[in-house]
Amino acid sequence: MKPKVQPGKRVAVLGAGSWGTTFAKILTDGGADVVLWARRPELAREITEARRNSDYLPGINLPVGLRATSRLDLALAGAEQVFVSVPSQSLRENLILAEPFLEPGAIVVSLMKGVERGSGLRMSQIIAELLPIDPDLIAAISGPNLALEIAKEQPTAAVVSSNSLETAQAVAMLARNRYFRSYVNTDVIGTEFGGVLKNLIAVAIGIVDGVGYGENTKASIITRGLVEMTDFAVAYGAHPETLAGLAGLGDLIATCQSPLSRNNTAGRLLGQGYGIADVVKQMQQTTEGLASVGPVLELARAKGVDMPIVEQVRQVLAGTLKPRDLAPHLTTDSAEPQGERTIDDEQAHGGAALWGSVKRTFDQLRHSGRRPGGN
Ligand SMILES: NC(=O)c1ccc[n+]([C@@H]2O[C@H](COP(=O)([O-])OP(=O)(O)OC[C@H]3O[C@@H](n4cnc5c(N)ncnc54)[C@H](O)[C@@H]3O)[C@@H](O)[C@H]2O)c1
Ligand SMILES: O=P(O)(O)OC[C@H](O)CO
Repeated sequence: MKPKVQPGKRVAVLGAGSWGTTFAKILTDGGADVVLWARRPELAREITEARRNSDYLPGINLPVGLRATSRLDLALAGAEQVFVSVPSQSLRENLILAEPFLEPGAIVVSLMKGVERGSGLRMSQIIAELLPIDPDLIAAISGPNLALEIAKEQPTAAVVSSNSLETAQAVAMLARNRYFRSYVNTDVIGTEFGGVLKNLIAVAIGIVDGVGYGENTKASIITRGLVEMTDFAVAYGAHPETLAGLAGLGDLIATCQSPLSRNNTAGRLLGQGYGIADVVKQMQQTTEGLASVGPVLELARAKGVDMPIVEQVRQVLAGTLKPRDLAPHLTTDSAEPQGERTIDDEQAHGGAALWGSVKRTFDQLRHSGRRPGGN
């Protein structure tokens, strides 16, 4: 007699682009019973019948057992966990459509790496605002996760974050298989901002790469970019260690190094002299960094955080800074020598956020009217 196969936990993935489809594969390969929601019925058919998503994951065979539908009610019926992977700027409208079909007690997980224009909200904040669910049932996943590499089953790690460790663990138990491992943390702010901010630094790296600058310039931007990311996230309550982890440094390395990254690619086109309108036209897929620059700089200003690299990305996008002038601020800013770190080891272990804000206030007073390190 054949052993009885236990049916996996029923989960839904909303959004059948490159990351939603890849994540549906991760979960299916981990044993879950997955239904993937695609907006277009023809894409849902291709995924279910041909086991392909040829537009987003060319050459990838999707696992047997993964089903797709263009009906949200069918995707969400019975789903204990719901993973959302639509472009950040469309999350609000999609949650409004999904809300009537959500199972009571379902965990909702953001796979996205953006902030909403206008509100500046992180994705988990929009989920909390729109859905009538216990905030402890909300999670976010981030890390060095270039979809196509994972779809090819190359070993990769990510971090699942939730205010509730129990929720993070429940999600991590499903989001794991022979090629994918999920760690957990409870620093949702740091985990989500890590994913948002590394996109902006990856655009900067793309720009200097397109200009033709070499490894020193890129390493300098990556390292100073990580300082900007950490200062920003800590000012909003993140733990600095999160930014040194998979969702910060890990993702920064992957995104800044890889030609698969859309943010990096968009930057490279800008660096090669294309205008923003042409770049947007050429990018077939979601490029979150281009939409996040404005809201991130507004959030930075609100906390008095200085982000010279992100500010220069904004200027290149606006056409007010030549791409080749992006990096020289590293050599020309501020006559006085600046400390390399904004938080030292002692401060990082206790009171880091407080120290960060004291230091920023002090810097603002010291430079009274002139933004420290600004142009
Ligand atoms: N691709 C990756 O490697 C990767 C990895 C980690 C995280 N992410 C994040 O995942 C999110 C989704 O990115 P992606 O790479 O899957 O993008 P994508 O461009 O590959 O796919 C986006 C999907 O959303 C659909 N879509 C577009 N507008 C929509 C709308 N208004 N409503 C519903 N669906 C809409 C598209 O048809 C497509 O199926 C982004 O926040 C991205 O930063 C991507
Ligand atoms: O292609 P990108 O630039 O959106 O990056 C994809 C993932 O976020 C990498 O972790």
